Amino acid sequence: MHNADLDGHGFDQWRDTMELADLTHGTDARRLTRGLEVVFDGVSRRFDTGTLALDTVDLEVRRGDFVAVVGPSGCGKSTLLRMAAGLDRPTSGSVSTAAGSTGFIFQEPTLLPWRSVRANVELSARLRRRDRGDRAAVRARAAEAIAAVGLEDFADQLPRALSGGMKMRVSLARALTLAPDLLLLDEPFGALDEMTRLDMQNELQRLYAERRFSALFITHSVSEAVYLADRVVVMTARPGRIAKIVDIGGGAEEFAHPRDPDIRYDRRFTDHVAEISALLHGGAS
Ligand SMILES: Nc1ncnc2c1ncn2[C@@H]1O[C@H](COP(=O)(O)OP(=O)(O)OP(=O)(O)O)[C@@H](O)[C@H]1O
Repeated sequence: MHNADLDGHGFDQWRDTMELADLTHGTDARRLTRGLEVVFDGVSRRFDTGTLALDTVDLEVRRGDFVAVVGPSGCGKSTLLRMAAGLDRPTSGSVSTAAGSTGFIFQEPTLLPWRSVRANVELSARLRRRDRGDRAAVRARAAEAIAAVGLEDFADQLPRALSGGMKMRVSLARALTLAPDLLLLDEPFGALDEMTRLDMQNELQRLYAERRFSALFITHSVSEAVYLADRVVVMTARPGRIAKIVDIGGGAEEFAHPRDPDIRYDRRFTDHVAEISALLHGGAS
């Protein structure tokens, strides 16, 4: 590992991503009711600086659920996600997860610039405990993940030859090699242009419909949250509390996954967007 070479390439995030492959939450799993993936129970987090980031958050993510979190900047969304990954701990309350494997996707794809797409993805595949030391299994798993995100033709390219959207696809592929029960996404599409962002939403939608991992997805885009999620958690300004959890689609068939991109023009969709925007902005959307 050339750690020094990673300066400026989001080493901390990269390391977190890699360390996650090694997390197991088996002991927590026994404490969870069947069908639950992550439970935040009265979670508060105060940092050493005195900042109270989260205040008494109760949230259940059911297995196979797609939950989006929206809220003002600094309300503790990333802190919540880091706790779900076991990368941070509450000052009071508890976080339990049943997930055997967890993938974490950040806004920055944090690819190793000197490694090809394939080598980046294989690096992650290698960290999967079950396949450790089995080169053929690692190769096959990486190739499958690269194909799943449509990057077969770019497998031998270096990251610098890829567009922003393609780099994000690599990041997704890397997480998929872990066969995650739980996918944690921290504003993954925030840095992409609008067209690419819509593309990536569809890509994620398709992968979710196929693989049915549980997802906890942070975004600043209300329409992105409504398009992707079964439930949208709306948070207050810091200290972050849950203002409301909005059920999307009310069980209507059109809201089953994968959703048609045109669902965005459906009245129920626009009503959800209006309601959530009003909650966030404390008035008209
Ligand atoms: N390690 C830390 N030490 C001290 N304060 C922290 C630390 N991490 C986060 N905070 C503070 O906790 C609060 C919540 O941060 P967090 O990153 O979770 O918010 P966020 O909702 O994800 O923000 P954004 O939407 O801007 O990304 C912020 O005020 C932040 O400054």
